[in-house]
Amino acid sequence: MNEYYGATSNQTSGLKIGLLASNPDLYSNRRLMEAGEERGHEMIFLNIKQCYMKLDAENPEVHYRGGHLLSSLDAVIPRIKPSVTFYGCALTRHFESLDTYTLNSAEAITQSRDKLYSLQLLLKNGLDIPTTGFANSPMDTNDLIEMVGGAPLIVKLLEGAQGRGVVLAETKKAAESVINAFKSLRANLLVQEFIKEASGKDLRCFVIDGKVVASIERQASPGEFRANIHQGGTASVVKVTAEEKKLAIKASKTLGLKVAGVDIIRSDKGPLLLEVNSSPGLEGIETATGRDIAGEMIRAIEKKLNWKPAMLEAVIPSNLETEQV
Ligand SMILES: Nc1ncnc2c1ncn2[C@@H]1O[C@H](COP(=O)(O)OP(=O)(O)OP(=O)(O)O)[C@@H](O)[C@H]1O
Ligand SMILES: [Mg+2]
Ligand SMILES: [Mg+2]
Repeated sequence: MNEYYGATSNQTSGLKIGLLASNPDLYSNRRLMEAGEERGHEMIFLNIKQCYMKLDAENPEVHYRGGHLLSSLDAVIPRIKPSVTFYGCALTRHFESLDTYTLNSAEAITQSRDKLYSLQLLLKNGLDIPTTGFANSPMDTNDLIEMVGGAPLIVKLLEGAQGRGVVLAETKKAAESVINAFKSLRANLLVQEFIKEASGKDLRCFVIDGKVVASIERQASPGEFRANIHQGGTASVVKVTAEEKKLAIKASKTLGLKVAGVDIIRSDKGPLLLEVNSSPGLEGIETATGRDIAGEMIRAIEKKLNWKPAMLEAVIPSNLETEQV
């Protein structure tokens, strides 16, 4: 794997791009390394846990395992898994202080990881979500249930991921038990109206730089309501409506994310936002659509840094000429 082993000079005319992540063998990370290299960039895999930083007003630094100074990176792609949000965001912020461009800022990732805060921000900006309740005290469970229209309802752990912390309570009794059980474990949870008419389906819109580059519909496996691929959901290509596209783009903008996986559920009231992911997986969406999403992410960096491939420029016009003959 092309992990960082020491300071190298910038031998190519490509950019020097760090992939700040945890597992180099993950499909998404392999694809990003590959896509960057294909386009002539020097790709460096940076394991979040192996990076450390020097906080210094004049001379901030990021070092890598073994004492290597990470200097002159043009850009960093943060792919931060939920369990390392705190440290991963601190590192991303540090790269920003070194003037390294980060595809998704630390601030945007931090706020999108706070489910309650991001739902509040989305609502404030006029985006629709399923009716949701949140409380700290276990005293008013009944009213919380009433607030979202009674059972059946959804209970979500604020810290959950890949569908693991999402539960469907079919009856009021079940809802009370689940809410009180989670609360006795001191877990933060949301209570949400269950969108039954979605029939186990949801949409994942992949947004890069203010555009929906690909969308899939995910269908939960039989007997399951969660459409997450990790929960056995299957993905297929879908044509999303202009309204859904607008919703996805506005949600990414609201949270300040350059790259986002926006989950939308189709309800009788129209499309509703479920959540916005700052490190959306590439496997399901690339496989279903055949699109080169990793390449699109690299292109977003090139565009931001005003980088143009000198080689390609020379080749494309002559290709066009031969085609015209
Ligand atoms: N209110 C709801 N009504 C019906 N189905 C829902 C509702 N909320 C979630 N689901 C289903 O459960 C799945 C998981 O929910 P959600 O996306 O909120 O959690 P998650 O993927 O675990 O999120 P995170 O990654 O932030 O933990 C959704 O993709 C959707 O299929
Ligand atoms: Mg989700
Ligand atoms: Mg998620």
